[in-house]
Amino acid sequence: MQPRKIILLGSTGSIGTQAIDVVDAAPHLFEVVALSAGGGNLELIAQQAVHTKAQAVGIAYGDAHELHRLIGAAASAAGLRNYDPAIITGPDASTKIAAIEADVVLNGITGSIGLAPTLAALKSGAILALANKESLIVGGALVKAAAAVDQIVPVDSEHSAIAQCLRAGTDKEVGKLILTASGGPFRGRSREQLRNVTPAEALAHPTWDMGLMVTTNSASLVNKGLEVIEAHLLFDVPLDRIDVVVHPQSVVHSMVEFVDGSIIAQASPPDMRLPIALGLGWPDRVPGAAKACDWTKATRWTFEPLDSVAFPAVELAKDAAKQGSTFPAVFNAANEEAVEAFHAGRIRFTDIVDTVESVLSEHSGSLELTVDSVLDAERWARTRTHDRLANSTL
Ligand SMILES: NC(=O)C1=CN([C@@H]2O[C@H](COP(=O)(O)OP(=O)(O)OC[C@H]3O[C@@H](n4cnc5c(N)ncnc54)[C@H](OP(=O)(O)O)[C@@H]3O)[C@@H](O)[C@H]2O)C=CC1
Ligand SMILES: CC(=O)[C@@H](O)[C@H](O)COP(=O)(O)O
Ligand SMILES: [Mn+2]
Repeated sequence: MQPRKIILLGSTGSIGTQAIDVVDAAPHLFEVVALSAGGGNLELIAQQAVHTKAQAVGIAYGDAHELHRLIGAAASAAGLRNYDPAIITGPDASTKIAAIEADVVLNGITGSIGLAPTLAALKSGAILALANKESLIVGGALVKAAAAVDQIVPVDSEHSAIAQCLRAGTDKEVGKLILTASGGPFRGRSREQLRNVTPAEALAHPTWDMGLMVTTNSASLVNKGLEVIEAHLLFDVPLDRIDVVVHPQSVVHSMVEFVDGSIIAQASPPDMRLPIALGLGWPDRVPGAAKACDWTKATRWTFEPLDSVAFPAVELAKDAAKQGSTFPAVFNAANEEAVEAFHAGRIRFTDIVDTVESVLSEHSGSLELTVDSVLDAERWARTRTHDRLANSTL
């Protein structure tokens, strides 16, 4: 069998670099045909291009001549002659790369900027291995309408877990989805104790090594709010049948409760290479993708309810999803802006979710959900968030 042709969007990030590890470990299964990234690390994308021998490389910003030079230098250092991939630059580089013929497009871009590449990948007919949850959340029904049955395979660990659990039952048997949350670095703290936490503390995730945005969102529990909406859209389960439970060890990645009270959980040590490999190989598992639990050592898995007073983000996300339309896009865009302001030292940690709540309360939604109405709502939410935060003092 020929290896599957893979496109990696966001190749230089946490998901992207781990995807290259997965491909390296199974070259008989996967072959990278194209890569893209923002352009913040040209050296790395040049090395990745040479390493994978990708035929096309895209960057959203940054100097194409410099990338060309770096690829040439890396190719000669590797003794690779005549390697000259197509270089695509500009804000829509990832969208163009996503449209190249391939079997699987892994979207590992961070943020709702991943929406156009997600839609382009779906249009191309390739399987979309989706780590970029924001594109599904902001695009909602638009993304679902663009996808054929089973065309989207979740890579987010919780949703990969649920997809695996659902293999064991039919839709009618499903009672609830139960998403696990690590609780982040501030688990157990009161709202008052969260006021003065620092960006460095917010980035100290207890179990996962991820990019800045998703790590900060884990600390505020915004990530879990986004994941509830993501699960609702992926699995067509109503929001009131999606629960969150805090599980600090991040070994049980999520669960499905069936109508007879039976629960099926997916468990493995925290390692994204497992859901990435399953996303690239779906429906087949990739042998040796990650290490299994070690039962020779005593282990404790604990579960506790979410403190939704200290961490209101999950309820806020559910409310935004219930309002539908462009509310989830506003939730996400306001959060992206507030997270940036927090890391720039302009606002407190608790201001992130407070700001999202207040921007949402001013939003009136759009009558029709189209790509343009989503982009308009995002622009409005980003401007509104900036305006609010411009006057804030620490
Ligand atoms: N990391 C993880 O373990 C998990 C991540 N996810 C989700 O996966 C996605 C990626 O997360 P993560 O890998 O942690 O993020 P990172 O911040 O580590 O990486 C983000 C990637 O996106 C690229 N990028 C940024 N802007 C653009 C743009 N305009 N066009 C094209 N590429 C761009 C970056 O390129 P550059 O380096 O050039 O800026 C980088 O390659 C997020 O949606 C996250 O929520 C979900 C579950 C787990
Ligand atoms: C690995 C992964 O899927 C992340 O999205 C993870 O869920 C973050 O951990 P939290 O449970 O702390 O949000
Ligand atoms: Mn997740």
